[in-house]
Amino acid sequence: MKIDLPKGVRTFNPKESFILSWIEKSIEDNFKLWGYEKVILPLLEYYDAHKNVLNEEILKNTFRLVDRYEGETLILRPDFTVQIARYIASLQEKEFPVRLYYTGDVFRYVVPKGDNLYEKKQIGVELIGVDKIEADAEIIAIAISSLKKLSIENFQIDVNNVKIFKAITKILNLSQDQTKELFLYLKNREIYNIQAFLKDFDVNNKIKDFILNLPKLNIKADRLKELAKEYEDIEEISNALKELIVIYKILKEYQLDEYIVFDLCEPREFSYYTGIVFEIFIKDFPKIIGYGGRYDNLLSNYNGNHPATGFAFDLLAIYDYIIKTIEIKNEKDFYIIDTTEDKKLAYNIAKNLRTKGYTVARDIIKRDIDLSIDFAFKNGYKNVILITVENSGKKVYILKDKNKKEEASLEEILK
Ligand SMILES: N[C@@H](Cc1c[nH]c[nH+]1)C(=O)O
Repeated sequence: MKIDLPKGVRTFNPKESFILSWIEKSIEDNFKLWGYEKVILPLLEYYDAHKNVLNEEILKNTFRLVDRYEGETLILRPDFTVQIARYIASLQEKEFPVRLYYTGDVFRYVVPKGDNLYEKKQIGVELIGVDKIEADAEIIAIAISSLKKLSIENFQIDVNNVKIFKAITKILNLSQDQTKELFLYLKNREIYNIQAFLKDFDVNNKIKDFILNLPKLNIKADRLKELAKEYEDIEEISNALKELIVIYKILKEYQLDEYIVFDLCEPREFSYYTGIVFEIFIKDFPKIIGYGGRYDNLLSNYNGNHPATGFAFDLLAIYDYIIKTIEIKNEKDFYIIDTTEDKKLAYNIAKNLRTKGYTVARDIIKRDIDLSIDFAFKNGYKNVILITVENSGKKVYILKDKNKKEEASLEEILK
């Protein structure tokens, strides 16, 4: 019998789960502070509902199964954003703006190697019904404040606008295949390939220069302003740059501008994005910890036409960073070892302490007292309450470490 797990999934032991839940809860609490409400969405959806919306690559890698009763193909949720879009579109009554958050797993086939898992844990927000850039800024501000709540400070948000790439495909009049090709060159910053690609296009050098320079454009706001001026005559590009300037101004009002860098070459994986997009990095940490952006046309695929923006954190990426940098202790309060016949006193003390909000567990196992005491401290209990019989009466001791046993009265303990 196999008792191991398939590749691509992972168990978190109690200590790991404690840390993961702690991260999740801190972020969740912050989302609530911004007025976002939780939605719990199902893991299964119809394949048909999403097949025209998801990119080919993502669709190809969805986990599929056949519903025994309806015969329909179902998918394990590959993305929260499309699910939220379907959900909002399906509502009879809606009042905007809608502010929602979610936390859970998304499933996609990947090559299951190392920490590349089939099951990705995400926690994110979506703001539906507002097309203003202020909404995009709010999303970024929520991401930043969430990281600060986790005491993570050394992060950077790379902001881009997909309208820039869209403008380029339009100006160069690219076919679908050519669009994909250029997208990959830009994503991988392959300057020589971009150069070779552009050679045969009959467009002016100014445009070619702009495209060729994209991989190098990891810039602050001042340079962005210069660029918008330089490219004023190419309306679509300069408008896209101006949107970035607006979001920067708003984030400056939030006093969060120090975290913002513009990377005009950073495309996002999903094709539903229509405007400002971003990715979140921690300095000297190899994983992207969050991503998001505006997707104004996504809801129209599900019969609702509403602008929207949002983002999600990759919880496991944050987890990996936190376990390397911050010590989080899973401490518990009391461990009761009762060697007497009836356990009435132990139950009573435990009940009392629990009403006061303390964690209390009882030893239950029959073993040497010293072994029980060792077990308690090794497992994160801060106090041991030991109940014994002496001279045919019960005696209560409290231990704050394994060599310091002090007699205690009930009143003292319950205080
Ligand atoms: N669903 C996107 C992130 C996102 C949320 N909202 C907008 N974008 C992803 O997984 O990459």
